[in-house]
Amino acid sequence: MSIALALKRVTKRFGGLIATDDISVEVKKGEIFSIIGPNGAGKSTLFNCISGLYKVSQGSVWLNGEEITGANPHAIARKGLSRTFQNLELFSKMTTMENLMLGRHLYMKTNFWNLPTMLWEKGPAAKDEIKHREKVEQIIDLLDLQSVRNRYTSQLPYGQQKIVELGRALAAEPSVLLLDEPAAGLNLEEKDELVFWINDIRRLFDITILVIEHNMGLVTSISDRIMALNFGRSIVTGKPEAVIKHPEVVKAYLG
Ligand SMILES: Nc1ncnc2c1ncn2[C@@H]1O[C@H](COP(=O)(O)OP(=O)(O)OP(=O)(O)O)[C@@H](O)[C@H]1O
Repeated sequence: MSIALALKRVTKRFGGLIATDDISVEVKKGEIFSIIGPNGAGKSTLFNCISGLYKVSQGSVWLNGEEITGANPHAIARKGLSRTFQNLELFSKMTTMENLMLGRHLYMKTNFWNLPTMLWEKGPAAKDEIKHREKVEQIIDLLDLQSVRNRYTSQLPYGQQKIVELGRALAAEPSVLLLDEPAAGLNLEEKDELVFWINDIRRLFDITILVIEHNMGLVTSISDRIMALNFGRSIVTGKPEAVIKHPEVVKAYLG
């Protein structure tokens, strides 16, 4: 069994506040692993510690067996970690296609901003771009974004914007994908679609997925395992049925 992501005694303090407190966990390759907990429990902080946006105060983070503690977000992304954000982080004045191409920038030899001109050249830069476009086309097909490929993302319904953000994260061909509240703001139909995409992504790609999510129905239907946090501490980690029945989890949510 190989481990895609390991947290070893990760603690993050903000002044006197302990946002995540001594968290250890090993997420297996190919697993869908969710993190639940009430507002302020430390879920996003943990994602930020993994992706390098925050430096951990104590402990270490390991990606595919390599320590990434203290590395910057760009370096961690290049090692195979990709994420979406709680609040959409799309470029609204760009089209779906352009936003997805941004997901490829890690691999590009040329500067993204030069890309439009590359189309008219016959050199290696143009070939490079064709390769990246092919990858993006696969994602457009997979996530059913054909009809909106040339639309500005700001003109799309919120649910579709979330799917574009998911596509951009996938375009980077991550080995580990972090999804921060992917279902927030989605209607019932869009939530069902999201479950479908997440299962499809897992089936088609060799990928490990971590999800922060408040929607219990969604979490229990997609997750192999769940970790519940409260006040920065891990209460329990295990199979969905066991975690949602755990007395401290029930208390944390009802309280
Ligand atoms: N940059 C920061 N500076 C100071 N305090 C922070 C910072 N980021 C998070 N915190 C604090 O850390 C604690 C955990 O916050 P975090 O956002 O990780 O919780 P969460 O479980 O993701 O909550 P939510 O479900 O509301 O998104 C909170 O008390 C929050 O105010």
